[in-house]
Formats: sequence, structure tokens, C-alpha cells
Amino acid sequence: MDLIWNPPLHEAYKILLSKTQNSNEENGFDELLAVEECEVPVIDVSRLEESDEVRREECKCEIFKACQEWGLFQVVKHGISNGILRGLRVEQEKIFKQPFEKKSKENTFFNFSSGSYRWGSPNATCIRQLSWSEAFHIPLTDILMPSAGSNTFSWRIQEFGSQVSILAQTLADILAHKMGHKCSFFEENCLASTCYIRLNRYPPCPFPSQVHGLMPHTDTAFLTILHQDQVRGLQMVKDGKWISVKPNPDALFIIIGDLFQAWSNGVYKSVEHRVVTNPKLERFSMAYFFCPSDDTLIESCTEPSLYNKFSFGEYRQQVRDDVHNFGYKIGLPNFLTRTGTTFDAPLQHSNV
Ligand SMILES: C=C1C[C@]23C[C@@]1(O)CC[C@H]2[C@@]12CC[C@H](O)[C@@](C)(C(=O)O1)[C@H]2[C@@H]3C(=O)O
Ligand SMILES: O=C(O)CCC(=O)C(=O)O
Ligand SMILES: [Fe+2]
Repeated sequence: MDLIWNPPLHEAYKILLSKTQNSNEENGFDELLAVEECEVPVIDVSRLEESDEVRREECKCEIFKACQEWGLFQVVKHGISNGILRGLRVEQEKIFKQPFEKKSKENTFFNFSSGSYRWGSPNATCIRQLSWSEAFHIPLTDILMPSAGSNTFSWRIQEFGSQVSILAQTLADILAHKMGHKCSFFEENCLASTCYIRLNRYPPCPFPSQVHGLMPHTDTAFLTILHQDQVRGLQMVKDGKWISVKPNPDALFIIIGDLFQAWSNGVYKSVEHRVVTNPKLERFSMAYFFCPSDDTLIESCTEPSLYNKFSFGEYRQQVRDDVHNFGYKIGLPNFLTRTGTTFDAPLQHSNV
């Protein structure tokens, strides 16, 4: 029996799950859990504040290298206090543990815009496209508006948002400089009002080897700053193989997204990742997506370009259309130029 706060995932996935169990078609899915664990690069970003230029440069080089070779790494001594992270985590749990009926009712929950509360994969066509999770995907404008009210949750999320946005700007500027660009692009285009915070909850799942917590995807933004609790679940593709990312609640995980891969002309890797479920434990994570405004034009900073230019709005619309039509996001491969199509580097993996 589902608890009243859980979304009706069993009910929604009944048909797809029974098809699979009867046909035995997806038994090879055990590979979801039998994945080697690995510690992704750990970068101490407090060095960026030091007066010693050599130490600052050493840190920047590590960031540059991690974005090219991994696309996912962790930063420690990031300056965001445990109090802020723990405080938001407590509020996060409280809002998820409201009745499902209340969470899914439009426009009543903290005045979030419609569509902020999401659960499962409404457009899934096969078991691999299922996600055993629920999320609040919140435009920061919803939180910054006076109508957001002054409750502990809004207050905590504002605190988190304002601190991580400084880290996001700093990292983005370093990555731009490393590509030879001393520009104010990020400062001008990625504003507090254009970014998003996503709160994720993964309820325990009775079929952990069959169903994803969050299906394989790349993030859309320039970069994501992720905080996850101590429960394992995040996995990423490294050298063509899935590996499990060791959790570290003291760290923030940085994930390079599609916009940085396009902007850097394939130098920075928008890494494919997924979340697997746990049969007993629930898991929480929170992500800050560093995004520009919808009219911002994304073009490669070097030639010949692997990708056609696009506005962020166009890109997001394409993602929405693909998810609606196919059940999964295609992402950057939709925007490859002729040069990009013949480019022999590992580009995006398909979700299915
Ligand atoms: C069904 C999907 C929605 C999503 C793209 C995906 O194929 C799988 C993950 C989802 C996600 C998670 C991170 C970001 O919030 C997001 C915008 C993204 O790039 O991948 C969403 C996509 C979405 O909500 O449209
Ligand atoms: O929960 C996690 O660890 C990852 C979440 C994620 O990939 C996302 O929200 O885009
Ligand atoms: Fe993600």
C-alpha cells in the first residue's frame, strides 16, 4: 500500500511492468545495480580565494581537466555551509511528505508555477524510460517573487539559491577563460531569474533492478550543482561504461550540461547520468540548473562548429517535443552540423 504522500507509481506503471515480467524481455537489466563504484575527481575550490596565484591556477586547471575528461566532479570547501544544506534538506523532506493530492494540485502549493511538481514518466513507452521518482522543478522566479511568501521553505531555498549561484558564475567564468574567452556572457545571460532548482525524491522501489530512479539523461543547462544525501544511486557514463558515483554529503557535485558542450564546441562533456533505486531506502537530492534566458543564443566559441546555433528557448522546446513524442530527450544530436555528424568523438548516448 502506498503511503499517502507517494505518487501512484505502482498504479501508473502496472501495465508496462506486467508486460516486462511476463515476457522476461528485460532480464538483462540487472546491469543497473552491478556497476562498479568510483570516486569522481575531488577539487578543493577554497584555493580560488587564496592570494597565491600558483594555487589558484592549479585549481582552475583541475576544473578544466575534470570538465573535459569527466563532465562530472565534486567540489569541497565550497563555502556553502552545512547549515544551509541541512536546513534545506529538512524542508525538502517536509514538502515531499505532504499528501500527493496536495502536491499535484496546481497553483496551491507555495504558489509554484503550473507543472513544477512532476512524478514518474508520463510519456514512457517502455520500461527503460520509467523514472521511480517525484520532483519539484522550480523556476527561481517563483521563489524570488514577493508572493512566494516568507515561510521557512522559501527562505531556505533562497539562501541555497543565492549561494550556489555565486559558485556557478565562478565555475562558468573559469571555463570560459580556459577557452580563451574573457567575457561577461554568463553574468549578462544567466540571471537568478533564469535559473531553476529541482528537488528530487526517490521513494523505495520494489523492482530496483528493473526500474530507474531517474532515466538516463544529460542535463540541459550550462552546468548543474547537485547536492545528494548519503544514499547511493547516482551513476554516470565514463569511457563508455556506467559507473556508480560514491556519495559525499559534504561535497557539491558539478555536472556539465548540454549548453556548455555546445558552447565549448565539444571540449566540455555533457555527461550522461542516471539514478538507480533502492528497495528499502528513500533518497533525496537537490539540483541547481545554471541557465540563460530563453532568448539567449548558444553558439560554439570555436570553428568549425559541431552544432548549429540555437536559442535556449528553441532547445528547451525541442526537449519537450522529444519527451512528448518518444518518451525521452534526444538533446544535442538534434543540432549537429555536418562537421559534427562526422566528428569522431563520443557525443551523446541515446536514452534507449
Ligand atoms: C523524461 C525526461 C524529462 C527530462 C529529460 C528526460 O528524458 C529525462 C530526465 C529529465 C531531465 C532531468 C534534468 C533536467 O531537469 C531536465 C530539464 C533534463 O535535461 O533532463 C529534465 C528533462 C525535462 O524535465 O524535460
Ligand atoms: O538525484 C541525483 O543524484 C541526480 C538528479 C539529476 O540528475 C537531475 O535532477 O538532473
Ligand atoms: Fe541530471
